[in-house]
Amino acid sequence: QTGTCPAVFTHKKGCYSSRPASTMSQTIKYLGQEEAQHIDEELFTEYGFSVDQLMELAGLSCATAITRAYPVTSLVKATSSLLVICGPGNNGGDGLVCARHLKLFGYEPTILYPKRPNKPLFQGLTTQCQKMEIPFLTEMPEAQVIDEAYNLVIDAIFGFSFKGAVREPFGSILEVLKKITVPIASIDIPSGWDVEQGSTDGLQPDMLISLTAPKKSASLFRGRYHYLGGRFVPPGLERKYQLNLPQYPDTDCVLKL
Ligand SMILES: NC(=O)C1=CN([C@@H]2O[C@H](COP(=O)(O)OP(=O)(O)OC[C@H]3O[C@@H](n4cnc5c(N)ncnc54)[C@H](OP(=O)(O)O)[C@@H]3O)[C@@H](O)[C@H]2O)[C@@H](O)CC1
Ligand SMILES: [K+]
Repeated sequence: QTGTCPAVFTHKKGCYSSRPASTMSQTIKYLGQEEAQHIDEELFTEYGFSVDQLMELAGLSCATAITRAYPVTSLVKATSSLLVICGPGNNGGDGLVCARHLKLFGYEPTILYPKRPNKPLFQGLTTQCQKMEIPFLTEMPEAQVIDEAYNLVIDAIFGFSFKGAVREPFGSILEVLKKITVPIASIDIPSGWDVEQGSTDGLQPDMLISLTAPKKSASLFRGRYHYLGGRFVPPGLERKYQLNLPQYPDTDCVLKL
């Protein structure tokens, strides 16, 4: 079962309806956890994509959206420092890609990657970040240190496959993140939130970048910036799941919701 959200968009150009564009609107679908996983699986099995391809586009979308919301010139600290925290799955992979692009966009990211999967994809992404001269931390700093050292924290810990009670070391990391005052930008889901139900005492990120389509918990997001990224959905998949995606402007890979 899936839901819809209050966000309303003008229908895409070239629509079959004869109604004027101003009266044509539809709501973007907010996905349940299983539906998000099915879409992900179909992109690889039916539509011929590879994980690293979509991860590159997802991570690039995140870096682009972050650059829109927090331009280098708007940062308050002396350096354009960012802390990117990566989890053990593909959400963490998006974080590594995002960090690499942010470095190319003029930021100074630092990565915390405490649980690294033993797979060539993640090893390659880690090497790429190291070769981009992005430092890796060996442990999670205290909240006060983060507030002093970084302009923004990028949360790439858990995405749509998160389930159950948070296991270590991520429980302690999330506890620190709840105490910081610098803004948090969450990739796909605020980490620790139930994918559908959200969380009453969890992270309250300032930014959320929903990939492919927002997940149900995104309707509870109260931060300033909600972006959609991951402009790679083939029309057949969009139709099958009735995603009702808004039209991305021009060649942009992100859209502010
Ligand atoms: N199609 C798309 O839209 C695309 C999606 N993409 C991205 O992929 C993301 C989904 O990635 P995903 O499926 O790898 O899972 P993800 O959410 O990163 O986490 C799984 C890891 O977390 C762990 N874990 C779980 N629960 C836990 C707990 N309670 N406490 C502690 N650990 C827990 C779990 O560990 P395990 O169960 O193996 O011990 C596993 O290692 C998606 O959100 C988006 O960002 C793009 O890259 C490409 C296109
Ligand atoms: K996340």
